[in-house]
Amino acid sequence: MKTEFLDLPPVSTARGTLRLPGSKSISNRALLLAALAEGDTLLHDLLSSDDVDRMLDALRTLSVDWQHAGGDDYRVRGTGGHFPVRKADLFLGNAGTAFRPLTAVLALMGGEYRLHGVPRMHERPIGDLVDALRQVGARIDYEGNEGYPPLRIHAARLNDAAVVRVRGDVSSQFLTGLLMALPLTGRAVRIEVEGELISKPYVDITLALMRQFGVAAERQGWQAIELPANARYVSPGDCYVEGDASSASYFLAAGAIGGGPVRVEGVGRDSVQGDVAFAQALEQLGARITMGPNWIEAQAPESGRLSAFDLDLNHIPDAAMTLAICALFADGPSRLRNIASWRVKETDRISAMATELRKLGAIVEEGADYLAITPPAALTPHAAIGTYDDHRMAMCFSLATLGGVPVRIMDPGCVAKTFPDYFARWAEVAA
Ligand SMILES: O=C(O)C1=C[C@@H](OP(=O)(O)O)[C@@H](O)[C@H](O)C1
Ligand SMILES: C=C(OP(=O)(O)O)C(=O)O
Repeated sequence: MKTEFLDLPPVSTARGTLRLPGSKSISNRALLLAALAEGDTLLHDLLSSDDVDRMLDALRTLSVDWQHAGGDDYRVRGTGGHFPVRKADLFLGNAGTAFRPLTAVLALMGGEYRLHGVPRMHERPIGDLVDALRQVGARIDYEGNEGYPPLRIHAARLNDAAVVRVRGDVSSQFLTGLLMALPLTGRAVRIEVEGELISKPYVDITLALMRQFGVAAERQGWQAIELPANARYVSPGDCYVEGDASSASYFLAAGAIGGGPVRVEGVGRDSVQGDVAFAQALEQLGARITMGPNWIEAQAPESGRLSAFDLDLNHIPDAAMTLAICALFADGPSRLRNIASWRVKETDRISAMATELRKLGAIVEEGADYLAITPPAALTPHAAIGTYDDHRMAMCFSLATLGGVPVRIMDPGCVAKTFPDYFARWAEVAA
């Protein structure tokens, strides 16, 4: 049965060291590329969570042979680009990193597939990806609303289009899906991005993982990416998953708000994840940050109080939610800008964040693509925070307890999407 709520006690300090769970973005990319590659891959430190389970389940349904190899390691037997099962029904939960790339890959696989998810997944757009795939001859139907899952993918005769255009202003996962899938055609393809690409650093994660699996795509600014002819995914043998930089944000913010130092291990200066830039954002708020190749540490500002901020956060949409909570602890009104994509994620995050911050006493102005947050003199105690089946809402609002108030988190189990033991880890650093 679902636990209905979790009462978090007030805390005044945060201090300690935490080994991060694996990156969701890297785990799901690495699993799919390992499944498409020639040769076996040993994936180390894979994230264990709902989103990754959706990808693992889907691969198993498609008869991709993978095994748990102890600890957080998994061995995947590559298929050389041909999944054995040509007819399948796949439930992908609310995992964007499973749904979008699998749509693109299966559209080129020559089989009949149905892809669906939780009700919210059926409200998250996918039309721009379907439009792009149709340019190479893919046959995809919408089962319900035009532009949204569920999808029915049919076997199709692909054409030899040399250029594919995809919109980039709703989700970067559409471009990511195309990039991962189009090498399967074996032809040179130029992907052109229409509109301003959002969440750019996630595309660099995709390109970095593709490179590890032997496919070097050439990115020309953010307008176009060229895929070479005769590309093949080849297993690197071993593939290491970094710690999750978005999950790191809650603990780094805790250090910045609650004294610190708090150190996270598993991501650092050498990370391929764009969300490590959250540490730079915290620094702009006055926090003291130190970094090694594989760790980041955060401490409160010298003054003890975070500075108010006005930041464009398009490059770190997930970690940006953590900054909305930091705004509660800042020395004046703050603004989070260029975050329109929040509206089509696990919930409408702009609206959800505004509603729940107000319960803590903040004055919040909500725009189409921004939030303006004025912190209260003191946080309102005993707020019951709705989480909207959004893991990040649940994780973010634990930080409010650093204001010395008890907070009730509704449906705390929703953190399982990316961080199942989040609250146990939280209790280790917050006192
Ligand atoms: O490609 C990825 O791994 C992701 C891309 C981002 O989505 P958008 O590109 O839709 O902003 C991010 O919010 C999501 O959690 C993970
Ligand atoms: C937006 C998110 O997930 P998804 O990969 O489902 O898009 C997220 O984890 O914040």
